[in-house]
Amino acid sequence: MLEVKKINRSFDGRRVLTDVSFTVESGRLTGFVGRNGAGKTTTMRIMLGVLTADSGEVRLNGAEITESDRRRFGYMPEERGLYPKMPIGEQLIYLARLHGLTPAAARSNTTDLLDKLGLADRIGDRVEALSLGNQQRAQVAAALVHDPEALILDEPFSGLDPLAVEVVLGVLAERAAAGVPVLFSSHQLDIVERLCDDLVIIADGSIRAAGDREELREQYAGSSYRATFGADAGWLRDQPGIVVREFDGPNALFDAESPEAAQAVLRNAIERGPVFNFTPHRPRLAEIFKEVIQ
Ligand SMILES: Nc1ncnc2c1ncn2[C@@H]1O[C@H](COP(=O)(O)OP(=O)(O)OP(=O)(O)O)[C@@H](O)[C@H]1O
Repeated sequence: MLEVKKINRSFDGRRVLTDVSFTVESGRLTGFVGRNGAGKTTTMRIMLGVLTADSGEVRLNGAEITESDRRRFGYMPEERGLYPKMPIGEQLIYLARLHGLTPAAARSNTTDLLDKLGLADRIGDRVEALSLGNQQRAQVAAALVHDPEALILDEPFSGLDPLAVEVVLGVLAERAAAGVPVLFSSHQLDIVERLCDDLVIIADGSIRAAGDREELREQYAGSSYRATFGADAGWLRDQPGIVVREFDGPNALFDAESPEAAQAVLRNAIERGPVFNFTPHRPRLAEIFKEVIQ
């Protein structure tokens, strides 16, 4: 488990991280989301030791993290770092050897990963000869080739087509299932929502929400309901204690000022005809995101 505890960081007197704290659990995929400039990359760099914090600490499995711990991390930096002119296979083997793997292990990890990432037949190609999406897959391979004990990936899904997203996700999920803590940043909220076990939302350098995805959805559920009736639900607009948020014939999404007001809607609806659906609405990540970053 990786813990970020009360990290503060300023650049030239301007505070960009304020008391940033969150946890990346072992064996779970944690998505890190926030608008441009919110502080994701700075936080990740501090976790990696590429940048120092002004105060606060990063802990691994309960102890303050050391340089040798960090050498066993896998990192995919924002500024991608492969050598354009070097063949991809050679480069991955080199990186694995730098991390202390034997030549045989370095070779077998390389071929295994390129195979899983759909790049097996490109092993001898130079990085610059790959399409951008394939370069991105190669970057993911570079972060994983030395069997890291923790993974920190800055935007690993940017620029990938939907099939490539699935391929990369499969590889990351496999590492998480093997017990590795995996943190990745992304602007693609739909992907994060689908893939992640846990979420961390940052805005203006402070954490606005963090934790289990479903628990967060529960927590931000508020008092909204989704309903599908047998006929047009226009009458809802005149129902006391209700604010209609979305309306489409028999379908409605509404906020109720109290549980009683919601139950009154249900009673009224049943008197009017069939009710096909009446459930508390759990917000999507995009809705939670909008709410917490304001
Ligand atoms: N080396 C630096 N010197 C000065 N300011 C910096 C430096 N690195 C980052 N910042 C500032 O810190 C803030 C946070 O930047 P950061 O790159 O961490 O955001 P981010 O959430 O990763 O954004 P994006 O989604 O655009 O990558 C920004 O205002 C940025 O301009």
